[in-house]
Amino acid sequence: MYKDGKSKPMEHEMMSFSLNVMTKVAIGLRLTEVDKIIGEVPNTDFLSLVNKTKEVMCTRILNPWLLLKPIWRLHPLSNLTEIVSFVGRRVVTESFKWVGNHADDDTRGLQHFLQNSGVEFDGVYEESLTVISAGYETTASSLHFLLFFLALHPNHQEQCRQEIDAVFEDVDFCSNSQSFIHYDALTQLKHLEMCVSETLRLHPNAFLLMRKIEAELELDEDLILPANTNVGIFIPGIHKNPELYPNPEKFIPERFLKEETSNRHSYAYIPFSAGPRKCIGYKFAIMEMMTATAKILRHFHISTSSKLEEVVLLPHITLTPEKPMDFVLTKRKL
Ligand code: HEM
Repeated sequence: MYKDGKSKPMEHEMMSFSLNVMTKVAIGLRLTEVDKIIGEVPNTDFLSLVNKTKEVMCTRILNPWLLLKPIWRLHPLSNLTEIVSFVGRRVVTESFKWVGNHADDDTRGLQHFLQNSGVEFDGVYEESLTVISAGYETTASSLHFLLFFLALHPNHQEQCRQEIDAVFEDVDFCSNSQSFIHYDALTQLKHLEMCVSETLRLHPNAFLLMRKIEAELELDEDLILPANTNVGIFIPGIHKNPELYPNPEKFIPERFLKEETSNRHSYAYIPFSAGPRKCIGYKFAIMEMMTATAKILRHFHISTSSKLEEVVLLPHITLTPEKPMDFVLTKRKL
């Protein structure tokens, strides 16, 4: 994966790590097992297929005439929709059998619970793909940026590392000092959790929430939105409001100390949305990011030659860097 002290992008590793977590959670299978199932489809692996699906969605959103089926059929990417549906159905069908043959707690995904609750195949298929698509790239991109901010701010990286070392060296938290990390241990990583929050403030990758308002909404004396208006809520506009966050472009994790958050409106921070449609996976995503970062910082120092001001973000459904950032990982002596 890496050469000690050599500069390297880590986007691919973050993507495959996060997709592996999501396939395991949703259908009980690791990415390598999913790839084995779809092995018969030429030149296809699940990660590329999922990424291609995003390309299809972006192409159609940015060129709305492609939403018309007769025109879309002429587009070179159009056959991908059928491939995705074929592969997705095949993977879920096979995972039913696979999990049936390996039915211990460790191999159970969401699909297993839906199946046992009597949900039909189509329902299981849809829910599994929803969870994979909602949870995979959002978390991968957030983790990518968390590592980037920690690489840009060695002081915060070191503060996180001190907490992480304390946890890894405590037998109550880690059964084996190098790898397994207990759930309770994550609650000790206070600075790391604040770094996660600050990353999601600066880089809320699911950046636009769409709603249709049911009733008239008065924003100002002369600004009234009629009922049924479609509204886009641009999250960076809130997260970078200097009245809420002084020096909004600066990475300051201490903004998330309890005494600071209790003075802010609860909707001043909404990387996972809010209300009844708030992300169902938000706690899971935070735990996943903290676990991965704890393991990386335990074994490596990370730095970067990329500059924040040079990172160009494209609004490709989620905020996506035009080019991945470079990282240098240097092995620690433990
Ligand atoms: C850092 C990572 C994540 C971010 C930033 C994020 C963000 C969001 C946001 C903003 C929404 C609300 C969309 C809206 O209100 O219109 C949402 C919904 C959702 N998220 Fe997440 N999410 C993340 C990770 C996850 C994970 C790990 C899972 C699954 C375990 C997940 C599953 C979902 C689902 C199922 C929905 C609901 C979709 C729907 O209502 O149709 N998310 N997420």
